[in-house]
Parts: sequence; structure tokens; C-alpha cells
Amino acid sequence: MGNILLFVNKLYAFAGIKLYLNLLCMIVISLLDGIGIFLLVPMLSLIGIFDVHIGNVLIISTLDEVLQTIPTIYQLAVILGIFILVISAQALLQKNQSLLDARIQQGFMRSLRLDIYQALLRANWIFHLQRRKSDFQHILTSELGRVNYGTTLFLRLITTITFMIIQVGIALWLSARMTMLVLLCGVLLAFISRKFIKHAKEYGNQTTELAKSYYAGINDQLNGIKDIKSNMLEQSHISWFHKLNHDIEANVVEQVKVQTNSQLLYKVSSAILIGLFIFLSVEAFRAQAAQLMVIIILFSRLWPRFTVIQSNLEQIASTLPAFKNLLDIQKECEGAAESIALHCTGGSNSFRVKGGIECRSVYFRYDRSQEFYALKNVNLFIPAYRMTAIVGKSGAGKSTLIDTLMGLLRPERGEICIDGIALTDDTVFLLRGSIGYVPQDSFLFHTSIRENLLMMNPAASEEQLWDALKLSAANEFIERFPLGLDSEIGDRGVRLSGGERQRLILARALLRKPAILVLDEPTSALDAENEKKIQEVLNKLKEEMTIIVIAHRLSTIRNADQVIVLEDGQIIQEGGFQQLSNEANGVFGRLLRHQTEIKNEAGK
Ligand SMILES: Nc1ncnc2c1ncn2[C@@H]1O[C@H](COP(=O)(O)OP(=O)(O)OP(=O)(O)O)[C@@H](O)[C@H]1O
Repeated sequence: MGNILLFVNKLYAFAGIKLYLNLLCMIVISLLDGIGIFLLVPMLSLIGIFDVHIGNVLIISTLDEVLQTIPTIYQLAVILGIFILVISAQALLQKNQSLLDARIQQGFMRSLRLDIYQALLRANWIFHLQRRKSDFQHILTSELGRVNYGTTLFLRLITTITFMIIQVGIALWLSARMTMLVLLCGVLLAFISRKFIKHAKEYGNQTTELAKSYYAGINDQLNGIKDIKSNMLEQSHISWFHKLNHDIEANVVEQVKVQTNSQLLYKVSSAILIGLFIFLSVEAFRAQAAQLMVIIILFSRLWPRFTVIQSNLEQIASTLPAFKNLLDIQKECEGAAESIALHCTGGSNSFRVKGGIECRSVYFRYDRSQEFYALKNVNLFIPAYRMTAIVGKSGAGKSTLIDTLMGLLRPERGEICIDGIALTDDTVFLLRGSIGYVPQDSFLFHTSIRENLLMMNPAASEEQLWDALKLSAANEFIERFPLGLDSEIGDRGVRLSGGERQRLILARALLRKPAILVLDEPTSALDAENEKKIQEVLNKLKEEMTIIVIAHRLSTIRNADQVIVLEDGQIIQEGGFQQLSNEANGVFGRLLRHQTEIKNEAGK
């Protein structure tokens, strides 16, 4: 019940007055529908199908009196004319009401989609690290689809209930006793059917869980398709897929079972009720023929609405878990929201570092319930317009440190200062807007080289594009492509080699003319010749920007002005490249000697 109220509140918050307008349309449509039914009696009487005694049945007797003032030959034409007018007006109104319905529904979905997407993008990095990406994909596609369907059903439910109330009102007017009898049966049936709604909700929860597993599994497996194929893991994955699909199928069949059982109950009971109702009307209540006819028409239209309401309630119950899931994620995102101003996009020159970036006694933990610190008492100074390299064994804390320097992770203790001023939640975005980041796992879109570049700086000219490509030594391979900048690079850039991908990503980062260039393993996929080119590029770029680079391949950072060596989240060595390589017992010297030996052996 709480969830349905939440849903109604949210829908009302979005649609407001439009919902009332919709309701008003429905009331008028139902009234016109009722008038159409009332017109049937004199019409059938005039045609001669029935010789109905109109007696003192409300509305019909008034209508009959009016008709008597018209010459007999025109009576049928007049009544048919009114009938056509009433039905046409009803159809016209219905058309507009359906349109309004669609507008409310689609607008509501648009606003939900936007809210959840904005909340996702506003959430901080640590939140994203802790969640499965596939859960978000699931929410934004399948769960939103279910909520959409639930909204359609909800609006349909309001329509049905409005129609029902009006028709019950008319029926009450005609015969209170008979109407009460039917309503009593309806309430009784609704009470018996509560369990169907409960089951539908349980199966709806199951649908959410199954769909989550489906999305997560598909996502992981498609990302790891190379591993699956090269390790011959196809069969085990097909078995997993088979089992999950079996569960999905069983879940849907169970839901249909609940629906068909309740429909069966409603249909059989409706046949019994209609029989009982006609019998009682004729034998016990002695209803007049015209009155009986109107009531039978009303109830034969009314009763199926009970069935529709029951079926709608069950289906809404099965989609409510999707709505709850959506609100939960949105709430979690909002709990982790950064105070980012979304209209400010990262851009060039929004922040210039004059002196340098400083870490003052920085501590960081991914999980505050654990004792483990990924960064412990880190104190360091990164001078502007210099190249600082961060090295260390795998798991030493290099990525955590640069994520902290970029303001993606906020220190648990200590602070990050730019030119001596501590970063706050507000200024951290200025810093982030001034960074060009080249990640380890390069991210490229399945489109042309040009569009991949323009994504970073849509206003860049052809000349600026080529300048950036030259700087990153990516121009040579692109010039060889027949379509040049318009060449398509495939999904995540699969049509390029690892080195080509990395150089393209570097060009993309440079296009922003960032104040700080952060590179995570920029040369890991490059051969010696290209590595040298990148070294030269970085050397040149030092004059224009501050460079921070993580490197496993130490030859890449030969020209670094400062090297920071991390181990277990702490700085254990720092200094110039030559200085550290000369420290015989230092970790850096050992790492360097180890890499040189491997290189020499490979060269033999
Ligand atoms: N999202 C995370 N949640 C929890 N712990 C994490 C997370 N990311 C990293 N860690 C832990 O923090 C420590 C530092 O990890 P980090 O990724 O910074 O190391 P690294 O030096 O960059 O390693 P590599 O060279 O392998 O990329 C590791 O012990 C790692 O297990």
C-alpha cells in the first residue's frame, strides 16, 4: 500500500492539474455512455423490437414525454439523431482523453528516466565503485519498462473505476436494492481475491531479482567473451543461461496462472450472479420491464469492469516492485550525490595550477567498516609544469592516489590543496574540469574517430583535431585510413590496435587543453618506438601543463622530474628518476633493475 501511495504521489507531483482534467473527461464520457444506454429503451421500443412499458422510470419517462410532442414519423429520426450525437461526442472526448492519458504517461516516464539518470551521474565515484553497472542498465531499461506498463495500468484503473462509480450511481438511482446486491457480491469477490494480488506481488519481486541476474550475467559474459572463447567455457555459460531462462519462464507462467485463476473465478461467479440477479429482479423485486432492461444493460457492462479492476490490480501489484527498486536506487544515488552543477561541463582553462598540488596527511579507506587503508598518511607535493610519476607494485595504491588527486575520491582525513588552498566539495569540480584523463582501460565509442574526438571538445576545428593527433603521435595511423577522421573504429575501438587506441585517447584528452594531464599506464600497449614518441610528447607538454603519470614501464618516465614510490598505501621513496635509481637498496632501484634484466633477456 505504501508503494502505491508513493507512486500516486509521484504521478500527482508530475501531472498535477492534468490528472484532474483527465478525471473530468472520464466523468463526462461515462455520463454520455449512461445517456446512450438510456436512449436504447425508447429506440428499441420505437423500432418495435420490444413493446416496453416505460412507466415512471426516471429520465426515460421524461424523454418519452418530450417524444410525444413530436409527430410520430419523426420520433425515430430524432431519437437516432440524439443517439448519434451523444455517441460521437463521447468518441471525440474519448480520443482527447486517450491523448491526454498518453501525454501524462509518457511525460511521467520521461521525468522518471531523467531523475534517475541525473541521480546516477550526480552520485560520487565511490558509490559507482560499489555498485554493479548492470543493475543500472537493468533499472534504466527493463525496470523502467515495467513501471511504464504499471503507469498505463494505473491510468486504465482510474478510468475503469470512474466508469464504474458513475454507472453504479445510475443503477442506484434506478434500483437501490438490486444495485446493493450486485455491489455486495463484488465486494465479497474482491475480498476472496486478495490472495491473487498478494501472489502477483511476490512474483513481481521475483521478476525483479531474475531480471537483475539476467542483466548482470549478460553484461559480464559479453564483456568477457574473449576469455570464454579462449578458455573453452562456452558450455558452462550456456548452462547458466539455460537455467536462468528456465526460471524466468517459470516465473512468467506462475504470474499468468494467478491471472487466469482469478479471471476464472470472476467469470464463473459473474454468470451465477447475472442469473441470480435477473431471477431476483423478476421474481422478488418485480422490476418494471424498462427499468429491468436498463439495469441489465448497465450490469452486463459493469460486471466485466470488476474483472478488469481485479486483473489491473494484480498486474499493478506485480510491477510495483520495479517502481520500488527504481525509487530505492534513486534514493541511494541521492544519498551519495555530489554537489555538482550539471550545467558546468568539464572544459579547458577553467582552472590553472600555478604553484602545485599538495597532499597533506591524506588517509583513505574504501570501506570504513574495515581497518584496511588504501592510502595512509600521504604527504606529497606535485609541482606545476613538471612531470610527476607514481610507481609501485600492483595494489600499492597508485590508482587510489590519482583518483584522490582528481577529486573523485575524497580523503577520509587530511586534505588536497591547489596552490596552497584546500579543495572543498565546491571547488573540486573546478579542478575536475581542468583535468585531461587518459585511463588504463581506454573507453571509445562505436563511432568515427572524429566523433570520438569531438565528444571532448565539440567546438574543435579540423586543425585543432589534427594538432592534438600529432601531439599524441596518432596522426600517422589515421592518415593511412582511406576515410581518415571519418573512419569507424568499432565497439570500444576494436578495429584499432591497443597502442592506436591509447594514442587516440591521449589526443582526445589533449583536445581539452587541460591544466593537469593524468595518465594511467599510457604506454602499456605501445612498442618501443611508439613509447619513445609518447615520451617526447610528454616532455614537450610539460611546458604547457602539469603531468601526473602512473607507469609500470619505468622507461616511460625516464624524463620525469619527480618519482613517487608507493607501497601498501604509503610513500616509501620520492625524488628524481636518476637519484632514485642510484639508491642501491631502494624499491625503485630494484624495480628498475628487474625490468632492465627482463628486457635484456628478451633481447638476447
Ligand atoms: N573499489 C575498491 N574497493 C575496495 N578496495 C579497493 C577498491 N579498489 C582498490 N582497492 C584496494 O585498494 C588497494 C589499492 O588499490 P589500487 O587500485 O589503488 O592499486 P594500484 O597500485 O593502482 O594497483 P594496479 O597497479 O594493479 O592497478 C588494493 O589493496 C585494492 O585491493
